[in-house]
Amino acid sequence: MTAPAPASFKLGTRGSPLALVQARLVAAALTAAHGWGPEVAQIVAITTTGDRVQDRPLAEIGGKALWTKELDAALIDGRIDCGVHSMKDVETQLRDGIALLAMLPRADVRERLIGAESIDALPHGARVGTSSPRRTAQLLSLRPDLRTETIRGNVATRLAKVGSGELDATILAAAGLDRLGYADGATLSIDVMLPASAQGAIGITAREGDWTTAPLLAAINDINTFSAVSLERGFLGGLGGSCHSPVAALATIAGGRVYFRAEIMTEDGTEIEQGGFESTLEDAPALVAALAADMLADASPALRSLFSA
Ligand SMILES: NCc1[nH]cc(CCC(=O)O)c1CC(=O)O
Repeated sequence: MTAPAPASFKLGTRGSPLALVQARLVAAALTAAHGWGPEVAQIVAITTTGDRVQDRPLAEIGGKALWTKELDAALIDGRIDCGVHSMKDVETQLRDGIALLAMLPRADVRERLIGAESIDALPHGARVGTSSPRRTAQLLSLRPDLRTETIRGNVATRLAKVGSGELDATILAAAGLDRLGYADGATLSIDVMLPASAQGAIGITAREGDWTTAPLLAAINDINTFSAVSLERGFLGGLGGSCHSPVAALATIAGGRVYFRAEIMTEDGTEIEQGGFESTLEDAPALVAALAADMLADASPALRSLFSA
């Protein structure tokens, strides 16, 4: 509050409806925290590779930083002051020169099923659209009769395919549906479907060493979200897998303790390795690394091979 308000503060984001809503949440948080006028926080929409290439599954496009590369470049060039991201889509290893500085309080971490009241209630052989290897594996482990189909596109496009009957059901993150104002669907307990690491968290990046921006972002950081998501990302890093590998991980922090659960699985759902622990915050990073190593050691060679770079 003591620093004078900048004339403008540019928030870079993808241009999808969900990304824009999330960027507005960050803009509102910054504006409130620093007492800025309504003209200061400005949203700059930037198209990423992941947005441009809609006709192929993500895993096939390959390459790194599908959702972040263009935003990182805009940061480095000084076209934007910070980048707003769904943490779920941010690589474990950030590009040089980019720092992750803050996260908003996490939303609902759970998955939501659209098209049926529960996974058990889906008709035999139902067609379920998802482009996530994790969701595919988890669904098939519960219901091997289901037919999973790859779908791409934004949340509205995916919902429309269920609405039109092209698909019987789909699974999306409750966080995204809630932020976009979609009330339909059955929220799945984390015991039925453990979410992706970092699901429901919005993160904010900036140029490393930008000491003007860092304190502005620190003021809106939710420390428990940052710690939990960092642990989940640490688990991914410990596995050595890409964000396209079938992994679920969730850290919950309550009363100064960490409750951590994770799964790694083959995409056909025939093998799911589960693990977890409860610890102090201080012990958690080392336990996360040990858990990743233990789960890989217990996995079959086929499952383990999904995580060797
Ligand atoms: N992979 C796309 C993506 N990235 C973040 C979200 C939802 C919002 C969130 O998890 O914070 C979604 C859509 C979905 O999985 O339903």
